[in-house]
Amino acid sequence: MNAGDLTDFSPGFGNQHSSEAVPGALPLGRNSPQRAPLGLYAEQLSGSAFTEPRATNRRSWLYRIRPSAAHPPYHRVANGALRGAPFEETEPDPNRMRWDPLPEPPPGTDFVAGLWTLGGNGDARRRTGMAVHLYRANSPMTDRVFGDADGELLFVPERGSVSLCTEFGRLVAAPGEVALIPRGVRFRVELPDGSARGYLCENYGEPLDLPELGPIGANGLAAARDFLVPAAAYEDDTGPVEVITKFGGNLWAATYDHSPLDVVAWHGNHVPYLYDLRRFNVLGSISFDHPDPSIFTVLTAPSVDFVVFAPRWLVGEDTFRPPYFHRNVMSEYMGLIEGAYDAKAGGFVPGGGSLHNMMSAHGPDRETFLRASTAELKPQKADEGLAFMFETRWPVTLTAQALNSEHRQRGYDDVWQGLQRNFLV
Ligand SMILES: O=C(O)Cc1cc(O)ccc1O
Ligand SMILES: [Fe+2]
Repeated sequence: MNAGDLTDFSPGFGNQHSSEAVPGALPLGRNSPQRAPLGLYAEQLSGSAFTEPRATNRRSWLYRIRPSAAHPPYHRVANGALRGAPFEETEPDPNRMRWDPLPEPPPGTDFVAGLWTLGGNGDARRRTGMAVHLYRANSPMTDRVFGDADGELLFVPERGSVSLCTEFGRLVAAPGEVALIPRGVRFRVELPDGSARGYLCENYGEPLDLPELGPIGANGLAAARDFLVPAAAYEDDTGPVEVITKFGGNLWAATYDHSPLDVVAWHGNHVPYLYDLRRFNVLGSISFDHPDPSIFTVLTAPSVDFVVFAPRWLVGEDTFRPPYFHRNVMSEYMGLIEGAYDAKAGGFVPGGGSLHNMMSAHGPDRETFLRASTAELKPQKADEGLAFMFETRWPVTLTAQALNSEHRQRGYDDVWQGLQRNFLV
């Protein structure tokens, strides 16, 4: 999406935004007039408790052609390869894991049909924890719309753009950009490139926010003004639409006699947004040592952080420049959007992923260790790829399909074999 053209967007993270697709559709000075303008129905969508402190209070007001309440009962539909928290299909596993990309889906797979869950933690019913999903689709969603009551969804496209037609308007996210759909917001995924593939972080807990900057100062990392919120756009007279909702980990569907993407105007701060990772202002060491990757945090929440490894200069003196060996209390799922990652010489490929659970020992593979321990330390541009991490405070328990899948690399441990005893004593 051309993020340079702001006319179709309202910029700013956490702002109170407003938009109307038809002039006069947004009531002025009140949210719920006796009769909303243009014969629309007023509806509030809350993303936090009513009494939440102002700084974290989230809600939007939607002015729609028909109220969301006008629908028949939901009934359970098949979950396919989608799973929800609590994750109890396998035992929490201390082993380091890595996967190749998912196999191509059969023709006619839309976004919902192609969802595949790797694992997660917490409990959707208690609004805590997160899940790692992968999506792959080769068919647009037609006559159906999706919404997730369990949490917000962070899209990390890896191949092909996704056009997210939401209740708030349309966002197109290409590889290198990320898009967020808040809890409960309905959307349809269309595929401008014919097919798409990527990663999806589902956050059951409090919503993702910008990190504090502390001594960094007023600027740096992701800038609030680079987050783009769509302009209102609505559809009318569509005929029946199947609305699929993810609730308590399962999929439910109801056939509405109209599209729920019929919002003509809205205002509020519980809104979808788009962010171009190339806008991330990467900070790092200009003296020595490899900084902890928290310096690359784009968005943070109690259940999960989203971290990007974007192109940057490495200038550390007397420093082992790639990620160091480590064992963390946090658990790390990593994916690759393009190119290569500086801690891994091979095996970690775009569309694939790795999981280093709580306290699992990992870091540079053998080849990377040997190369970086002897490299000449001149200023070096690390621009061979774009990687990211979903970092969570609880271990990630795998789904059975992720543990048993053909595309899980059974020999991953070998990348740390052959690290010699170099002890000089
Ligand atoms: O590659 C990883 O494992 C992620 C990571 C990166 C880094 O720069 C420092 C620590 C860390 O966990
Ligand atoms: Fe790590």
